[in-house]
Amino acid sequence: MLSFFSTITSMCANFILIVRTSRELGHPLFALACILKPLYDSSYTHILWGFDYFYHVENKDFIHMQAVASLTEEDHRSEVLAGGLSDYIIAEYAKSSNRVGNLPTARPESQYGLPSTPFPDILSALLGRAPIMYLALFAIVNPSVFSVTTFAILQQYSANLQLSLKFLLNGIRQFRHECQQITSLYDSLKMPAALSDGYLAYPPRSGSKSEKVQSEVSRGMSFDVREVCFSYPNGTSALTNVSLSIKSGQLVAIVGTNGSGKSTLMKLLTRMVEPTSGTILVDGNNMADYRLSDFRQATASFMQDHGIFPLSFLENICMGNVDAVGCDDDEVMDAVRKGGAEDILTGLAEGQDTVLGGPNDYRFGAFSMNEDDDDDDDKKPNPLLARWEGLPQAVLTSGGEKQRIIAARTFMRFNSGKVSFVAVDEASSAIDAAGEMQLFDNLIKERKAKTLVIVTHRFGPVTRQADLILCMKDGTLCESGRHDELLALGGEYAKLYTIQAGAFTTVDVDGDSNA
Ligand SMILES: Nc1ncnc2c1ncn2[C@@H]1O[C@H](COP(=O)(O)OP(=O)(O)OP(=O)(O)O)[C@@H](O)[C@H]1O
Repeated sequence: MLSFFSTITSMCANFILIVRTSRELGHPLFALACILKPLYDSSYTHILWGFDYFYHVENKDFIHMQAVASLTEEDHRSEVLAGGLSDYIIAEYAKSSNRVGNLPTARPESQYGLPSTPFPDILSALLGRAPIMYLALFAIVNPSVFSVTTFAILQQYSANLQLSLKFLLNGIRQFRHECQQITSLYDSLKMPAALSDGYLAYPPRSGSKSEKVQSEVSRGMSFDVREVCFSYPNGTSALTNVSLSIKSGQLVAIVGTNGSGKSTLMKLLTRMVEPTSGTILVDGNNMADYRLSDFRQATASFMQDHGIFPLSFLENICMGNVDAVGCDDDEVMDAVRKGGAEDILTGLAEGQDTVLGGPNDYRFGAFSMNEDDDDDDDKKPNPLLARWEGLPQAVLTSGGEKQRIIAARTFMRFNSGKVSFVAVDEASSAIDAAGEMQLFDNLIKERKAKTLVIVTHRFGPVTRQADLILCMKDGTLCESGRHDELLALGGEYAKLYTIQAGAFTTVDVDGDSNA
């Protein structure tokens, strides 16, 4: 900032001196000659402005590099953290970047501004000499007016002015860039503080626990939630004094009305956030004492905010278990089948190598749809439009297809053999009823040696089979137990169940109701 302002001061001083001297000499145009070069240099890099144009990127390594980089953005943050994918992302970025090599990767607009012939550079150099040429010319014509000293002083001033004007124009660009960076830095400061890492290995090494505890752990993760409260950074209190216990290998359903705290409870169980107060024990130890990377490896989460990565279908599935990338096709196909994504794969033009969501992200068009015809008022379509529309189309997925692919990714994660806790939060809401039932069936079948916790709004096979139902209301755990027990209790669960069951009750012409 200081150098920015000192450049402005020095530029103004030089400019005033040059204007005054050139007016005294009767040559005001000299001042103009001094600023020609910086003005020309700063303008020719933007010559694309005002033209109709579009660009698209075809280099697969570049697209992959950008796609991998985009996984660090907010949209994918929770899944990348939950899946412990950071190391894989860094390694993949380095690989793609090496393959891209020295190819220029700046935005096409700025690359277009780079001169393809030496003439702009020659013109720039000539304009740089304009002040001295101007002086030389008039010194020859009027030798009495120009002393050698005047000549040397003016040459020095003009060089200084050109230099400071160039710094100033670059500085303005840099200043705008830094302002943007500062804004994003402040945005990132609003993010919740990072979780502290623990020191205990998960699962605990054999010999470190009693035999009974060891055998419990091998059946799945257990949780003991003790008087946990949680408030979001904006002050919203989402959970108040929640205490519950989930045993190893249990199938648990979390139910409740919107905003009752189900997802927040799931975020706590998957350690995406820390309790504001209270403790959560996992297999008898404070959850925060486990090494985060171990805990993440032992957890498979399938959440409503998870999305499709802008990568190939295959990589989208393999992100569930990055160690399997490029390994066993059968494993991938098995996960695809269990997630119900086979039909999606069959429909993809390039099979499992089809990039999902791309390549639309790597193209940009700046042209009007119509061209003005000067002869009459008719407008004809811009010829660029047909070429733009002829580019390969992005492979988009519907909400249900997206969830099936993410489900397949979750099943792929099971293949790591390290998962002992599966967290599913309303992640199948867009899948049709038969598909959802099949998916839950597959999850329940695959839950051997895993604790499976499912947040659901639909009362059905999951709630009937659940070993434990946690019914949430207004941020508290209002009831817990099995389906029959809770129905018999006649409280919140029974009320929600009856409302949903009522939707499937028909009233016949005699007024009898039949489920
Ligand atoms: N990121 C957030 N920032 C602030 N408040 C939040 C945030 N997420 C949730 N809340 C608030 O916390 C409370 C509990 O939300 P939560 O998402 O846990 O409920 P839920 O039972 O999962 O709801 P739904 O059934 O609609 O998914 C709500 O009042 C909600 O508005």
